[in-house]
Amino acid sequence: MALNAKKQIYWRRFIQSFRYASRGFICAVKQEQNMKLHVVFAVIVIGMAFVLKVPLTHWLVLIAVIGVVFALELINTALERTVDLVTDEYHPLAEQAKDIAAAAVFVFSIAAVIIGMLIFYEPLISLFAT
Ligand SMILES: Nc1ncnc2c1ncn2[C@@H]1O[C@H](COP(=O)(O)OP(=O)(O)OP(=O)(O)O)[C@@H](O)[C@H]1O
Repeated sequence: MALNAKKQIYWRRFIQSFRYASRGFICAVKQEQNMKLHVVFAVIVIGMAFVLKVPLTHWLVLIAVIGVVFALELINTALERTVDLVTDEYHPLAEQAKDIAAAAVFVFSIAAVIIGMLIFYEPLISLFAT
């Protein structure tokens, strides 16, 4: 196969997987209450970072934290769907699988709140002190 044709197939696959991933993200935001909340919090946090002019290193931490929260919620949602596909009846393992996946989001969300407080504490204090 010609090199150009190979490159075309590679790019088509890349664009296709990007389209599938975007579809998954939009589906999760539309159907999951928690995902909507994460988006709202992310917008608030990004807005605060702009207004309070946090340094670049803090921007990097905030972006990483927002990314991980989104990724964990997406994985949690995918796991919920998979469990529902396997069984719609009560099963202790289904219960544990869903509870543990939800706990992963919860644990990191607590860490995210603490990181947010540590980053915004000083700039907020100086904003209100002026
Ligand atoms: N098949 C099942 N067997 C046993 N327990 C289940 C089962 N499905 C759900 N559960 C229990 O109910 C809880 C809520 O499950 P559900 O699928 O409604 O998720 P959720 O957290 O409400 O997510 P969402 O409403 O965002 O889809 C789970 O964490 C689990 O404890």
